[in-house]
Amino acid sequence: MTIHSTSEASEAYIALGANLGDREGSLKAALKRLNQHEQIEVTRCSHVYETEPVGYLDQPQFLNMAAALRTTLAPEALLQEMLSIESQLGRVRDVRYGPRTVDLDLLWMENQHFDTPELTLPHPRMQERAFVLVPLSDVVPHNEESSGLRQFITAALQDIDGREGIRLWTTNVWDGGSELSES
Ligand SMILES: Nc1ncnc2c1ncn2[C@@H]1O[C@H](COP(=O)(O)OP(=O)(O)OP(=O)(O)O)[C@@H](O)[C@H]1O
Ligand SMILES: Nc1nc2c(c(=O)[nH]1)N=C(CO)CN2
Repeated sequence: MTIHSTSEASEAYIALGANLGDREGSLKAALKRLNQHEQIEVTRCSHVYETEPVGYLDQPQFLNMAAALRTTLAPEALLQEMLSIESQLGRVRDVRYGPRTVDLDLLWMENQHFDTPELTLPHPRMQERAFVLVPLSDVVPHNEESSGLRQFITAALQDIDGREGIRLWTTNVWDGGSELSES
């Protein structure tokens, strides 16, 4: 039996990326839809960065960002909601690592470890991706509860040696959900 909800809210971190169409509009729309779910609250957002494509190089530059959520959804149910929002916003899956209107990855969730094809947690490729680590570093606090994740990010950023191919695009894409348009 799959558990869809928990009585206590957990912290989760997600990565967002877009490199087709109105990239900033797609990121905003995804955040707005997540926040509209009654069991999800978007609590903090990173800056938005423009990044060189990694993996599959012959594609447009991405906008990437990260967000912190509080949710009473179980991890599988949160991922299902994220995949559903990707489809609603026009994501088509064809080329692996290829272009997409919006990509939502579940990076880390409080006290949760999974290792199935449908869900691996923490995300198995996050430590090798500056386009994930740099924005994630904006939203993970420097307090004791998050210290494991903070140390993980610091060590991973040292290993991959930096921020090459990553430029600040904008600092305020999210205003808490009140006035966001999906233009
Ligand atoms: N932590 C996770 N976050 C998002 N998807 C995951 C995760 N773990 C496993 N998956 C599975 O990965 C599948 C493919 O995801 P997706 O198409 O976004 O991959 P990708 O963005 O091309 O590559 P990558 O997974 O390296 O970012 C999803 O259908 C999902 O079930
Ligand atoms: N810069 C950048 N490159 C990528 C990205 C992404 O979000 N940003 N996503 C990919 C598939 O997960 C593959 N390559």
